[in-house]
Amino acid sequence: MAAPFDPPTNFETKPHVPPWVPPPATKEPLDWAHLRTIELSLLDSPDPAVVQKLVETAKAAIKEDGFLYLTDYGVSLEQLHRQFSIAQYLHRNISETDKDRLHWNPESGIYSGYKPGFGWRNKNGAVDGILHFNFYKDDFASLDRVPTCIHPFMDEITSFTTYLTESVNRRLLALLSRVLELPDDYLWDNVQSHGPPIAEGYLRHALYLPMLEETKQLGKGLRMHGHCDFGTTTMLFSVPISSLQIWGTDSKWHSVKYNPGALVINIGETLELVSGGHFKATRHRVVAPPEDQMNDERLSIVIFNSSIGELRMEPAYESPLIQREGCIESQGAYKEFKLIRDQGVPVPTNRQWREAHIADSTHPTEAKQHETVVVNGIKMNKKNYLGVNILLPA
Ligand SMILES: O=C(O)CCC(=O)C(=O)O
Ligand SMILES: [Fe+2]
Repeated sequence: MAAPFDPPTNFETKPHVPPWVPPPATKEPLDWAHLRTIELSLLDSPDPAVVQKLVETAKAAIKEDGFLYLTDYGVSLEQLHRQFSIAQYLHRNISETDKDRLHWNPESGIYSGYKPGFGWRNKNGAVDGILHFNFYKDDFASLDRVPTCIHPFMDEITSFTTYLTESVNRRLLALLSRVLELPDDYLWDNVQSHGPPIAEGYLRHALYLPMLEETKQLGKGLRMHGHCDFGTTTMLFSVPISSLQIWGTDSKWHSVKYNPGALVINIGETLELVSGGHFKATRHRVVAPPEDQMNDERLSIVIFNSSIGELRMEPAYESPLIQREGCIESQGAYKEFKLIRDQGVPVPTNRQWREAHIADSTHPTEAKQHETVVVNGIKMNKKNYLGVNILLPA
């Protein structure tokens, strides 16, 4: 049985952190995505039939949706809300000096540090109202690299992140390894980068401020372009503000419903590649919330789990599933990487791949946008990183 999260509780020795109060969920009838739910504790069930059913649900979810809800993973709602309170505290209390001192530089291929609400470049662009603090392993290693106001809480942030990566993600990867009919630690040992608390990935405390009219006009209501994440798994803690949308097999955007306490898991491109296209890195985007949430702040905590940077991803040919059914070449990064491989050209390493994405990220408010093409009546952004083509719904 996996141990539950057991964070430091020395609150009385620390500054008071006002509790985060989740804003009400929307009452509007949005076009919801119907995501499957994986109750992670069931992986420890002594009944093999229960575990088998869990593997089958996971298989359907990652083949068809690329997204799933993860529940009962070992963190209580109260513990989770404490982390949201700390993230809110960070954004309310970070000093102007720290914003300058810790200013991010995405052109370096790493998001580490403070993102002010002005676009996705080092130099400020138009107002987008999206604030981040991104914690990479070096930021966890040195107090100098995080805002002074959260120094007293780094023990809690670190233990939370470590639990999510070393316990929750490891168990999730065990489940996904089973879908590939491989040993439990296959993806953990061979693909996932290691080292607590965050390995080669990062933790994000994000605050989306209500959108200004000017931002809405410039970005046509989009807050983040349609994209796939490049890592292994992304762990988005479900939030009440309904801005996240995923691209369905019906070629339409569907909103992800608030599921208090659940993790919204999304499969990154590395897992699409290693699974020979059996797992789907699903396109998703962030849009203006519905009318009844237009004036609310959207606080979000995300853990981006990352693959081993030096690896050039190949399908796991030893997987009985891949041996039996072959690879699935219909779409996405898997298909594009295969085209490169077939020409005898080495595919990018995981580090090259992720750094190229980050260095080139743009916000919908920016004047410089990617080339767009229309495919089957659908407008797509077209990019090319390191010789690999990418086509994503805009
Ligand atoms: O804020 C969200 O819900 C999603 C963010 C996201 O997709 C990303 O940063 O990759
Ligand atoms: Fe994403």
